[in-house]
Amino acid sequence: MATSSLHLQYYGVNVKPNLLPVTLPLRTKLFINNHETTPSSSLKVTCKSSSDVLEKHVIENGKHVTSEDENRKSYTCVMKFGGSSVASAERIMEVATLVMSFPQEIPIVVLSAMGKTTNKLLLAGEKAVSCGVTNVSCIEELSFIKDLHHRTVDQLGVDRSVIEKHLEELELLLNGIAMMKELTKRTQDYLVSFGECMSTRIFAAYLNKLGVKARQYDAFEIGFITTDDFTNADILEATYPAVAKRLNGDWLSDPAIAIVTGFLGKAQKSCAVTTLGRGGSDLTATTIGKALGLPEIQVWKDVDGVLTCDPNIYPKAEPVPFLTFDEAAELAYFGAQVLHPQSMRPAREGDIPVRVKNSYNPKAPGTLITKERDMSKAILTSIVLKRNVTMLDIVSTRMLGQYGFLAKVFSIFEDLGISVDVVATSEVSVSLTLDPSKLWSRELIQQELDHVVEELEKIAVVNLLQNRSIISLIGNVQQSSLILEKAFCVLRRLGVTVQMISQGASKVNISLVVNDTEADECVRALHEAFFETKLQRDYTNGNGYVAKSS
Ligand SMILES: Nc1ncnc2c1ncn2[C@@H]1O[C@H](COP(=O)(O)OP(=O)(O)O)[C@@H](O)[C@H]1O
Ligand SMILES: N[C@@H](CC(=O)OP(=O)(O)O)C(=O)O
Repeated sequence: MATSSLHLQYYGVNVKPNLLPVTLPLRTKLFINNHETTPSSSLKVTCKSSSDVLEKHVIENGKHVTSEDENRKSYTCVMKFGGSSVASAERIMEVATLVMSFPQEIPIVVLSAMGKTTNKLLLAGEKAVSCGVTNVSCIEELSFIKDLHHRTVDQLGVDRSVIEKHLEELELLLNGIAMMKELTKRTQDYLVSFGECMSTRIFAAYLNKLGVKARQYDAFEIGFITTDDFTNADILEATYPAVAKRLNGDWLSDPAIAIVTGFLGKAQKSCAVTTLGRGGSDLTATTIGKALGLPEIQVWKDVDGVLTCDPNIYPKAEPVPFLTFDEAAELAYFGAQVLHPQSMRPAREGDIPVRVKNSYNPKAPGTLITKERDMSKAILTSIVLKRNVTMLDIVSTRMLGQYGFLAKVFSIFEDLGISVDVVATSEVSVSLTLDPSKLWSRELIQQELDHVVEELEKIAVVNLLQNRSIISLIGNVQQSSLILEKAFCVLRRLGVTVQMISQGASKVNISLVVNDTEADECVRALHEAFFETKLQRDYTNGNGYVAKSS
């Protein structure tokens, strides 16, 4: 069959033919065999898409009547954009251009709430509890959210009606909270869901306005089924087939870019809206990737990928080009804000590569996260800091050789529902850290800590140490002697005493516990030593590895 090449340009951006809208908007340029053609003409074109799929397009009187792939396939990737990527009308325009600039991709777009909307919603909820019903409309955060969303739709030229109902309902909800003088976790989840519900509606409306067919979805309506653990719900297995059925089914009957709310789900038992924990849109993206068996998951951030450390602690942090799922999961779990701690699980299970990219700098290669990578030259990948950690030293009061001690200690944590991060043990003693900041809703308050100590004191002498930090060295644990030698050399120079050390079973992480007050300086010095100098073996003086300036 003779094929032609066909592509479109909106505002200079190439657009994939099978996303041709029904009505070709103004300023559209249509190219057939690289010759510009007037969109008003009537024509039939068979062309090959960049993924070699044959497509037929019929255009009559400037209207795109049909577009068919001879072997039409569905979505090709997930593109998740975080709050920083969609913080304003200007950013939304850039993201729309970005989405359209990959002609070979048919994306499912997952969006977070605009900018800091989630934080503002939470604050508004807290204020509503105590401000009284008559003062709800004066809550500063509510006005901020209204202004931001109104300004954004106005600047994008999208009708205000796309968000008006949500803004009205949001105010009603805050009134309800003010009346009840109570903000439960369940209500809190419903409250923050307004952020993602509005950003996705705005984005879909804007793409449609540009002439790129897009359909908005609320995750809680399309099969994201979770536990009833409000504020930190887990995605249940039933989600995968349900989401695949809905998105694939809709695509087949009416192809459109899908715009899905990140972060949200529907509780299995109560059917109420849930959230997946702060930063949960990453998990939404990887869940969709696994559900549809897509070739790639893209997570677009405001940094050039996963970096060698938190750039807020040390601005000289550099992008890490490759990571394994294990490394990324460990990094996220131990506090690197860049990825949601659970987000690697679906990607690993589906063996789907995750690419972390910068929406402010799309040309930067970013970080590619896969099952395996060449570790032969890898030493240290990234340094992660988790602050405000509580450490417990627990020494058995029984004699040496007492069995069941560890089991008893851990059963106490299990009974109290407290998770333990880092552990170092001997036969009669155990040191461990508890994470008060892991769950945004469940702070380990002093009363709860006292209760833990009280229980443990029935079998052990307990020393509670607060204001500690975990520094996690993520890397090639085959090189652990080298990593430790170098790390301790740096820490000794700084005069820092390491209070606990643990090498995780995942074999990609060595964790060191230090005082909070010393932590930032340690990270900076470790970064300098590992990433800004060259490691060289110095056999001559028997010193082992030494750092030499590169
Ligand atoms: N190791 C790290 N690599 C990259 N970014 C990090 C790291 N540690 C902390 N961050 C912070 O994470 C931020 C990106 O995560 P997040 O704010 O959740 O993005 P988004 O809202 O775009 O999803 C960065 O701006 C950076 O400040
Ligand atoms: N908006 C939610 C979910 C999320 O994933 O956001 P971000 O992608 O901006 O981290 C939050 O702030 O937690």
